[in-house]
Amino acid sequence: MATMTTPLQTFLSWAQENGVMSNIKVQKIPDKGWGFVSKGQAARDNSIVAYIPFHLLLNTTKVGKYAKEKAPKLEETFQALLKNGVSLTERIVLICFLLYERFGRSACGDEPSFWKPYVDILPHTLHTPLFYDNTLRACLDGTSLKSAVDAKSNKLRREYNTFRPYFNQWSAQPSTTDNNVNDGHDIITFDQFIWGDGVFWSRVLSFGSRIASDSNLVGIDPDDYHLVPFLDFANHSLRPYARWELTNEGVELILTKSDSPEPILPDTEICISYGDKPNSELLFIHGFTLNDNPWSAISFPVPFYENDEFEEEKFIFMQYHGIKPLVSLTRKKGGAELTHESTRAMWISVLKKEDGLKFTNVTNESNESNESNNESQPVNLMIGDKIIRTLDELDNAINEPPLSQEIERRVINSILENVEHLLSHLKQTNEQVLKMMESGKNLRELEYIKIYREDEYKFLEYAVDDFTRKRESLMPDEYIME
Ligand SMILES: C[S@@+](CC[C@H](N)C(=O)[O-])C[C@H]1O[C@@H](n2cnc3c(N)ncnc32)[C@H](O)[C@@H]1O
Repeated sequence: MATMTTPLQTFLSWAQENGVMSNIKVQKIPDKGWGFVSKGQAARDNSIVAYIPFHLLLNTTKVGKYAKEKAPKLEETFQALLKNGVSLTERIVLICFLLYERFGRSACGDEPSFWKPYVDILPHTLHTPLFYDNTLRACLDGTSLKSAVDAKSNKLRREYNTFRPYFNQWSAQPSTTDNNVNDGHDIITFDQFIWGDGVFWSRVLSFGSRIASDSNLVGIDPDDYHLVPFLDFANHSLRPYARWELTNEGVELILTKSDSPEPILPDTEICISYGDKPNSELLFIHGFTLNDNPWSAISFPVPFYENDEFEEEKFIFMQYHGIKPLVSLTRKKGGAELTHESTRAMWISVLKKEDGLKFTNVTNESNESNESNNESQPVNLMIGDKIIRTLDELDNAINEPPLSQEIERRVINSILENVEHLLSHLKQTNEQVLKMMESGKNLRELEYIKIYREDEYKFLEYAVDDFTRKRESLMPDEYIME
């Protein structure tokens, strides 16, 4: 009797024929999709359990070359986008590749490509909040993810509308400038577009910092983002047995050396760490959360004062210096702490006219010593008669007493006000959401959301306590006694 080959078997044969070596199994892991599992007993001794050669990795340079040589329709798309001034970022190139290979190729009537076994093994459905129905989305009410998901959804919708006419050229019908080709059907739907974005973010590896920090790595494409077939079966764990490493030949999966003499038993799942990611980020990008996740964080838009006359200039200044208009608090041993970038964002947000704050148009004279020598800096920030041209100058100016104490006081008050507000908003929605959750089906997504909500609640309580303490420590003693 003829046996059917599964997509996994086809993929594994393809990987092996193309130089992937491994001493590890790939199998379904409950609630995680595919994952790695140890074959036999294994020592935790820095041994290599899988190797993926460079020629199997996907990055912008590789996709660009592939499109030119083997995928004329994809190349046409890239050229048309460039001609019309649409920026081809690494992310967009890889998303276009995934969409073309999974959906566009057959719509064009083209033969399957070399990459088919890889694209076929990618998950067909994703479970991130972008794919939630209205009920599940409502379960995010009151959380900081709610606005992030709405904003991302709107951004993807705008992007999709830009790319849609180009995708609609992926057709066996002759090219036309009319958008209403293919009998009014889109070749790539919005859901498929967000699938491409979701697959990209949940599987991509960033090589940038590794290439920069390892002078032994030579002759590697300069691209940051890479899709690494086979290695991207690795799931995330807080206690990973393995890590990945770059070499001049490819990528290795290594069983991390441990002081523990205990070997890894057969059939143990071998995970890597995706980094110190809080549940909010795991849910946003990957659609899951972890019960015992020690990493907590919360982000909210920079809170400018109501009727701040300088709001626009502050925003422009921050943008110019690459400061995101977002405040991120993370859990650190001593309390809830602002990231360095967020501290600067907060300083700018609480600076007032009475501190000597002014914004001036950039003159030629001030441009000469601008840190990035970029003549387009639209505004200079001034404190008193000091022009702040660099972020180091900003640090120095703010850290000078007496301004430093006053700014610290305002930052603490503003953060406290915001975390209190976020906590009370989360409290208000909790009851209603919990009711909704009880009446909902026993979905895995609901379990993940519940874990995230509880996590965010605890972290906000912790941040409120911590910033209340910080505020009290800045108050004169008699005031606290009252
Ligand atoms: C790089 S892929 C790993 C391979 C993936 N499981 C698959 O089926 O192809 C990352 C995705 O795996 C899933 N995943 C990874 N770690 C997980 C975990 N600890 N719990 C649940 N799902 C996980 C998530 O869907 C995530 O977006």
